[in-house]
Amino acid sequence: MIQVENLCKKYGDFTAVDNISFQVGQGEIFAFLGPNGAGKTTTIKMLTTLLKPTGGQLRIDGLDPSDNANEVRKRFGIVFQDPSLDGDMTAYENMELHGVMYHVPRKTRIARTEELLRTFELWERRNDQAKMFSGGLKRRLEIARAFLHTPKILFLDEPTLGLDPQNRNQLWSQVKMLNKSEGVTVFLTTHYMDEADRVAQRIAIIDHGKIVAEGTPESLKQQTNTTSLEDAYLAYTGSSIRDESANVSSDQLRQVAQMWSKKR
Ligand SMILES: Nc1ncnc2c1ncn2[C@@H]1O[C@H](COP(=O)(O)OP(=O)(O)OP(=O)(O)O)[C@@H](O)[C@H]1O
Repeated sequence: MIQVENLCKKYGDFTAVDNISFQVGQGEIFAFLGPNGAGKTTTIKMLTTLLKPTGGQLRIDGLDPSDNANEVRKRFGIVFQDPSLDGDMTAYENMELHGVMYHVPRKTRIARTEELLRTFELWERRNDQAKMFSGGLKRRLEIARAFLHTPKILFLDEPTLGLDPQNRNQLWSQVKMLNKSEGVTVFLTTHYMDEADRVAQRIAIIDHGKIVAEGTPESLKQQTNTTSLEDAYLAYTGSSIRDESANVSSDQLRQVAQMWSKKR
């Protein structure tokens, strides 16, 4: 369903995604893991037509996103790290708008909206404005909405960020259920290793733009002689902190230092 070969993305001189290759089969739940700044979001943006690669090959359901952006967009649903609901609209209206944008026929739209709002336990709240919802409800509504046009692939970029364990658990149960019932392929990122271990059938770990490991959760543990995915992940990526903001602030400090040294 997803084929990636020697994919690269450079921002100026900086290589954010460095010659990565992997495949995700139809109906598979695939976790793409890595430290902050490793290149996960950049990869998702290339897979979802939001960014053009600087090198390599991409196929989504056999189509190249660069040549068939609209056809590719119909085939996936996406939930980003940042909320994207219209807070002034009700849960139902948010679903409706998405259905209209994706040209879902009216009858199907109505039936599917009810089905998904019930699945995600939002039906009783359908007439409430999204801005009244808790973080967990908002996230559930975003995922329900992403399923509305019956996508073949669901991209979830850190969907459980900021949610409590109950909401995280429920969200993954619902995603797994829809993966089974609709056969949707799921491509997810998360920093919670316990979630990846429970939900994903296969995992790729990216670090500094390169894939450093790929396999089932069990095989990654075996290869690193560890008993938890978190330990396996640390064995592959090391335990040093990738603090992007620290780089930014040290750059800023350097600039301020240069400014003062010029004045003297
Ligand atoms: N528009 C941009 N211009 C320059 N550099 C960028 C741009 N977008 C991302 N980067 C850099 O590319 C690298 C990869 O970023 P990306 O957002 O893909 O990481 P990530 O793995 O999703 O991280 P996180 O877990 O923090 O979300 C980072 O070093 C980031 O600073």
